[in-house]
Amino acid sequence: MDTRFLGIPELVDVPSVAVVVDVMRAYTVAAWAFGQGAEKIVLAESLDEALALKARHPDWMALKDGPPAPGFDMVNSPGLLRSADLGGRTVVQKTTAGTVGALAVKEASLVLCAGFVVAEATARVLRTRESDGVTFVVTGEDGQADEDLACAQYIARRATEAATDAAGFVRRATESRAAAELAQGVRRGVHADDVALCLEADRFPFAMVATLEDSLMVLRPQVVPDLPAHPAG
Ligand SMILES: O=C(O)[C@H](CS(=O)(=O)O)OP(=O)(O)O
Ligand SMILES: [Mg+2]
Repeated sequence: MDTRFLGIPELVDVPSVAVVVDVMRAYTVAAWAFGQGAEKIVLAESLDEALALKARHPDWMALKDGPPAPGFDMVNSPGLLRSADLGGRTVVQKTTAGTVGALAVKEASLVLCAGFVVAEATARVLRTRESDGVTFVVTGEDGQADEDLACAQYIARRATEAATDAAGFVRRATESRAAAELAQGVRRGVHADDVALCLEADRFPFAMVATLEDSLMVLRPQVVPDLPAHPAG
């Protein structure tokens, strides 16, 4: 499998298969939203678009990163989101890096969005598909965010070597600038458990696939057969 690891500004062509990685925190949050029963997540281009979608669909839940803001129901925090009942709901998500990365590759034939919590399921989709070339979009810090790069490298390795251990990759994410900023309160809209929740490998037994639906980029879970669900906790 040919792999390349690119930051968002480096995306100049349309990849065939793209894995968009945002560990802290967009795609950990998205996975928790599905874990809490959400049906789908619409990835918004802007805060204004998120609010316009919410105005058109008052039953949708609008979510942004940073501090809480008028018109939004939730912030981009797995620790805060894990107690929400999202059964059957549509979530609209807009964040600084994660959602931007997926929208940058929306023309790709397959777009997977990932963090450690769905790493094995994502690797299994790549294995099953026997993709020749995979572009990993390292969304944080213009491709330099080590939590995203470590997770991307873990998924890439696991797609070809199923026995690859997560520990060394998770350790790099633990030591990343994003982890420190979340722990130190530099970033807003944070729960004390966020970093730990972002580092939990294979918490969920599904991959997350984004497709264009009526010109909106929509993320849905794709359950991977024979992947045991993590014990509830
Ligand atoms: O919510 C996040 O962790 C970040 C934004 S910030 O750095 O906290 O302001 O967004 P993401 O797109 O999930 O990396
Ligand atoms: Mg991030």
